[in-house]
Amino acid sequence: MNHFAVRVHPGELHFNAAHFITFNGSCENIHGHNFHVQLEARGENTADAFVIDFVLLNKLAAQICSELHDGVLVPTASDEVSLTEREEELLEIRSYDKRFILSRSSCILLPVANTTAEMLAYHISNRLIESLEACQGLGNLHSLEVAVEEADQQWGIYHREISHV
Ligand SMILES: Nc1nc2c(c(=O)[nH]1)N=C([C@H](O)[C@H](O)COP(=O)(O)OP(=O)(O)OP(=O)(O)O)CN2
Repeated sequence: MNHFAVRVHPGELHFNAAHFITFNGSCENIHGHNFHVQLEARGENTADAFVIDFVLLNKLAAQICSELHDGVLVPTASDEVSLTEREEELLEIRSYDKRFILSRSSCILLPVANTTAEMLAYHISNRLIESLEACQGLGNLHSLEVAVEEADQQWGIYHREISHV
């Protein structure tokens, strides 16, 4: 199928956050990254001869990045991570040999199974689809790809086909 695309990767599409991931039957220590985000939207051109307004796409994505900025990214859909609310607004996080007790306000709870770069891309994609739907910006799009760079040139990517039924 022939289609047009836009790709955006401006400086403001980033967030600084801490996380830990589970893999190979263990849990990492909490550590931080400066995450960067790149987006690609494919679809038909609108009457304005663009797939989607760069300015709108950047604005919506920057808002989502701000939701992920300056906190500890905590997965709420993991079988390997248990979360318990404690007194004084504390959250206890247990996974394998690790136990972290953090102030609840420092935690950014995400409905994902692991906070890998891939799953952060998936989460951002879901949030962006919601935002685009809310401003009728989805109608002509065929697909959306979100890429999250965790460390230098290490990207996790989620590609979503958009169905219009
Ligand atoms: N496919 C993926 N692989 C890995 C991911 C991921 O999200 N997707 N994440 C990690 C870890 O979170 C790790 O922290 C990656 O960061 P990096 O700095 O590259 O890790 P290192 O320990 O190698 O580097 P240091 O400089 O020693 O911290 C692993 N894999």
